[in-house]
Parts: sequence; structure tokens; C-alpha cells
Amino acid sequence: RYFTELELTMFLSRGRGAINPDRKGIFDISDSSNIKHTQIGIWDLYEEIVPELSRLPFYSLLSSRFDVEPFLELSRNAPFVWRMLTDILTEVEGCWWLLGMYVFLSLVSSLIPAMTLWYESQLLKVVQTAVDERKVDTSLLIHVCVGKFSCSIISTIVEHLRSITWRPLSFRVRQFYSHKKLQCLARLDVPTFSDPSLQRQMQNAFGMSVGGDLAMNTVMRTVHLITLGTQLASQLGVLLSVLRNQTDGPLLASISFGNSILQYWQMGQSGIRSEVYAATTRNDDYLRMEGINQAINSDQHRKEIVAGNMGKYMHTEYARCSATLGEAAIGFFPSVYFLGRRDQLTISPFVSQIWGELPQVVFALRAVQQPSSVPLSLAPLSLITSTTSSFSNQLLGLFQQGGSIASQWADVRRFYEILAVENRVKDGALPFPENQKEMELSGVELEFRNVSFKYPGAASYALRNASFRILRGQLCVIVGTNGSGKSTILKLVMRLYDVDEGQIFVDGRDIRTLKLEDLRKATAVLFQDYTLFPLSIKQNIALGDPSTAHSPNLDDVIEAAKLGGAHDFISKLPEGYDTYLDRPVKDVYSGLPEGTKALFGREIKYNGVRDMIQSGRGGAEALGLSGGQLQRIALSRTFMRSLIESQSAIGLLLFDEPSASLDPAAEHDLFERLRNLRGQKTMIFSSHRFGNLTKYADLILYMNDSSILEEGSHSDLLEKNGEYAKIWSLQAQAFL
Ligand SMILES: Nc1ncnc2c1ncn2[C@@H]1O[C@H](COP(=O)(O)OP(=O)(O)OP(=O)(O)O)[C@@H](O)[C@H]1O
Repeated sequence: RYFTELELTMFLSRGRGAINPDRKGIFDISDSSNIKHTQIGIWDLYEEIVPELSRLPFYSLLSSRFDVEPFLELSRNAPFVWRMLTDILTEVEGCWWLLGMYVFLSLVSSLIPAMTLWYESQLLKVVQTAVDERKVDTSLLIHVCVGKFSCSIISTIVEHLRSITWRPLSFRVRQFYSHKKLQCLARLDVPTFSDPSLQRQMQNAFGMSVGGDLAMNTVMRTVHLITLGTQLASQLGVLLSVLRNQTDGPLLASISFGNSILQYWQMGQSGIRSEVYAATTRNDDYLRMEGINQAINSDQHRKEIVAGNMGKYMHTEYARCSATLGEAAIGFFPSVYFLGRRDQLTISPFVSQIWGELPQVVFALRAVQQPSSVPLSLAPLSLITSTTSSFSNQLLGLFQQGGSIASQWADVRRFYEILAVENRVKDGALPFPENQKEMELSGVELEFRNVSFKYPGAASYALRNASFRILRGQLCVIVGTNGSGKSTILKLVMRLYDVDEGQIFVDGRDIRTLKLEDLRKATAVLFQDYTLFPLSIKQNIALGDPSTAHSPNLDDVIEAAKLGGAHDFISKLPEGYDTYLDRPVKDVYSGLPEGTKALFGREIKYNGVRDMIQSGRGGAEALGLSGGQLQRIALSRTFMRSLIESQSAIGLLLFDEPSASLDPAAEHDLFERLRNLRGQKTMIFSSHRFGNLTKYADLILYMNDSSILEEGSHSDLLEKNGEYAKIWSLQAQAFL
């Protein structure tokens, strides 16, 4: 229970020494020798204890416990980055030269700082000679000035060209990877997709954005790392050439360099130290505050809040909790930021400040000690300190980039792993049905043999030792109490999940041997927990038959809607079949509220935009459709594939509570239509209402507590005078 409450936040891209978040080992918060507990406001933070020195760059190389993990991690991820690069180069049109150009320009721009530095050193030389000898080397001065100006001009041109190349490159890569991501997700089955570990992996790899951002960021950061390396090498060259001619140069350079390291160390002082940490809060007031906050902000609860008069209470309660908590009423990261800092003054900023002054002091001391060896001007001192600090900044930049690139590369690996993830429900090899004509005319035969099934992660069975047989063309009704396993049977027939024990046979063949696509093509289903897509009503219905959904025949859609009892109300909507059930793209308006005259007396009206959108395709949201009306749209989608004469390539119809939101007259009509239209196709209904259908059923399965208790026809079961008969008479009495 404790762990499920934990907001487990692994190291994402916080820089420095990335550690593989899915590395083996246990993060056990009760292990106090490895995990440190800190209370920050209302939050309990559990951090893996890391050695203090590990915040130094390349600590792992220097320490006695040589830690190869970050390097292994990089080498493990490198092939995936390589694959991404080859994918971009080979599959994205025109990316060869765009990427080549981008890398080339980046390299050129990385050499410019060193060239500038070199010209600066030359300039200082000119100044020093002028001071020493009272004469100016004009040709060198002109040479240096031209060089410096050229550097600035080249740098501006290169930056411009880089941004010109970057735009199309980034656009194409983004588009390519968003397709790839969608394609990958579209193929995942139910248990694989809802697996929490895959969900977490997707969160890391996709984040809030599409894969394109990941790919483009990786390319950019990797190129940046390479150019940083070049920049560093070229600056080192300049630095060495400057140091070579200066007495005390190495001493001054190492003092400046030491200061940069100290600053880097200070940067890591505040906040969370370890890359593996978890934080949780069990503060009742805070939990309640957040609950109220979420309820007030989402439109899902508005009805209840208004009707139940809860607004005022929620507001006062929120204020009370907030007052009780005071400053601590904030989320985890702000808590770390505001409350986690140690307020006492530490020694290191003083040290760093004083250290910053050291080069000048050393220089002065040396001048006093050995006046003859020191030049008259301070030019070399300033050159050495500026060159060294620029160099050490680049070097520290490299350390930081090196750390965050590792986590970026890890995201690339996760991305490709998700692309390759295998569905849990394995495809079969046998085509289905063996005889299409026969199936269309007389349906399929279905048999469950000792089937038991648990939902992934669930503790108890949703279906236990179920055995039954439905012959071709039969109508089967599954009745039973809530949660008894009715919908589960239908989900297993669709092979959304695989059984844990026992077998299911379709036309005498094990369901696992059949091609999944064929099986699903031969079946039409309406789930109890159906969903409608944020697309137009026409597309929602047309998707019942994906093979024609890209340009559906409107007559077929209307016919399906008539069968589903939806046509009448759809045609009354202003946009008819083009009405969007939920607009997937929100319109954009400026921040000023409509009707306001705040803008220098001008009235704000957005009607123009709205009319424009509504007169176009896919207009207003179909807000205000009732539950029953939405169910009819879902029914029409099922009919789209199943009962239209021209497209009746199916042999099995599954309906899970198809009439739950329908009024009695509509329910009666629906059942009549279904019975007439199904012909000889096999049909299974799940329902907890008795009567309308059970009378006509060839087979009734009465379920309770995940098991089939009784089976037979209506008259068989009445004769048996068991549970079914009891409930039947209860319901019948209610109507008498
Ligand atoms: N996705 C799921 N994950 C875990 N458990 C589930 C899931 N779906 C259903 N269950 C559980 O499996 C059992 C059977 O559920 P099922 O939906 O088959 O019942 P049902 O008979 O159709 O109920 P109802 O009449 O309320 O629709 C229930 O105990 C339910 O809580």
C-alpha cells in the first residue's frame, strides 16, 4: 500500500551522470543504510545515498569504486541512437543533405570561439608591444582586425544558414516520428497497452510530446555534444599556445580552472542529490485540497457540484486546509525549491569569490618577487584568465551535456523498445473462416471448455471453469448479477485477452490458432463500456467497417444509423452527420472575454470565427446528446459492419447490454430488428434484464460470482426452478 502511494520519480533529464532508471536492484525505502529520508514541508523524500564527491565531474573515473554503469548504459543505448540516425537518413526524404549541412555548419560555428580567442591574444600582443616599445605593428593590427571582423560575419552567416537548415530538418523528422509513434501504438492489444510498466515507459519515451521531439532533440543534443568537443579541442590549442609564452601561465590557469570546478560543485548543492528518489505525502489536508482543486477544475463534476450546492463548502474547505498548511501547501518540486534549501550561509560562496580574485593577487606577488620577469602590462593576465575561464566553462558544459545526453539516449532506446514491443495476445496462423459463404449463412459454432480467466494484475478470477457450447446460428443470452463475468466472456471471444486455463473453440478450432484479423473481421461487437471517438458522427459510424471508413458511402452510414435508431435525431442536428461528437481541436480566441468593451471601447465578437468554423466541415460539438442517443450511435457503428446486406461478411454478433440506456419501446424495437436481421448468424447477448430476449434464446447461461450456475432454454430453466426461475419470477411480478 505504501509503495502504490509513492510518487516514484526516476531521474529523467536532470543532467550529470545519468543512471539507468530501470537498472536492477531494489529501491527499498526501509533500507536506511542506502536510503536517506528527509522531510520537506509535508513531503517525505527518500533518496538513494550517494557519496558527496560524486557530484564532481568524472568522479566515477577517479574514485576507487570505479563505477562503470554510466558507460555501460551509454554503450547499451548507442545502437538505438545509431538506428535512429540511420532511420532519419534513409527513410526521411531529403534528410541526407539537410543533416549533413547542419552538422557541417555546427562544426564551423564551433571553431569560431577559438579563432576569436586567438585573434584576441594577437590583439593583446599588439597592445603589449605598443606599451613595451612605444610602437605599433600596423600590418599585424590590420591582419588581426580583419580576422576578428571576419569571425563575427562568418558566425552570423553560419547561424543564419543553420537555422534555415534546421527548420525543414526538424519538420520532417518530427512528422516521420509522429507517424511512427502512432503506427506503433495503433497495433498494441489491450493487455499490452494497459500494462503499467509499458505505460511508464511510454511516459518516459513520449513524454507530453510526440516522438518527433525526442528524435530531433537527440539529434540536436548529440550534434551539440560533438561540436562542444571540437570547440573544446580548438580552445585548448589556443590556451596552450598562450600559456607557452607566459611565465606563471600554468599557475594562473590552474587557479582559474579550480574556481570553475568549485562553482560547478556549488551548483549541485541544493535540491535533490541522488538520481533515484521517491517522494510521497500523506497529509490529509493537502490531499483534500488537491481533491477539491481537481473536482472544481474539471467539467466532469460540475453538474454534481452545482446541483448538490457544494461550491461554497468546497471553497471554504479549501481555504481552511490552505490556512492550516500555510507555506507547506505546495507540490513536491516547489517544496524542494522553496523549503528544501538550507538557509544558513555556507562558506563556499566566500571561497569562490576570494578564489576569483586570486589570479590578480598571485600576479602582483610575483611582480614584487621577480620584477624583471613580469611584463609591464596586465594584458597577459587578463588573457590567461579569460581564456581559461572560457575553456573551463566549455568543459563543464561538456560534463553536463554528457550527463543529460545519456538520459536522452536512454529515451531513444525506450522509444525503439516500444516500437518493437510484442503483443501479449499472439496472432494465430490459420485463416478464418474455412468457408466464408457457409459462415455468412449459418454463423459460427462456439465452445468454452473449462475456461478460467483473471484480468492481468487482478487477484481473483473473473471467470471460473466455464464450459458451454453455442451451435451455429443459435441465440445465446448470458444473464447474471453485476460483476458476474458476462462481459468477460464476450471479451474472451474477441480474444482481447487470452484465457489462463482451458480452451475456446470456434468452429471446432482452438481460437489461439486463428488469425486475429480474420476472427475480428468475422465478428461484430458492441461493448457495454463502448466509447465514441472525437470525430464526426459519420466517421464514428463508418468506423464500424474500417475497410471503407476512409470514404464511407453515406447511404450505408444512414442505413446503419436507421437500424441503430439514430437517424432521426442525427438528421435534426444542425450539422447532421458532420457533427463532431467532441471537437478534437479547440478553437483559439484571444484572452479578452466576448462582449467586453475593454479594448478602447471596441466590442469583441468572435461570431465570425465561430460561424466560419461551423459552416465548414465538422462543425459544432454535439453537446447535450443523451446517454440513450449516444448508445444508438454506438449501436449504429456495430450495425455498419454487421447487418447491412452488402457487407454482411460476419458470422458472429456480440452485444453487451445493448439496451442499457434505451427506453422500453426502443429496447423492444431494437430486439425485434436484431432478431429479424440476424438471419441465421450466431448471436450472444449479455444482459441483466430478463424477459424480452431470454424467451427467444436457444441457450441461456445464468451466471453468478464468475461461474455459470445454470444453462438451458427459458422453459428448461423455469422447469428446473433454480436461481434463474427465482429471479425471473421476481422480475415478472414487478410488471404484474
Ligand atoms: N479490466 C479489468 N481489470 C480487472 N478486473 C476487471 C476488469 N474488467 C472487469 N473486471 C472484474 O472482473 C469481474 C467480471 O467483470 P465483468 O465485466 O465480466 O462483469 P459483468 O457480469 O459484465 O458485470 P456487469 O453486469 O456489471 O456489466 C468483476 O469482478 C470485475 O470487477
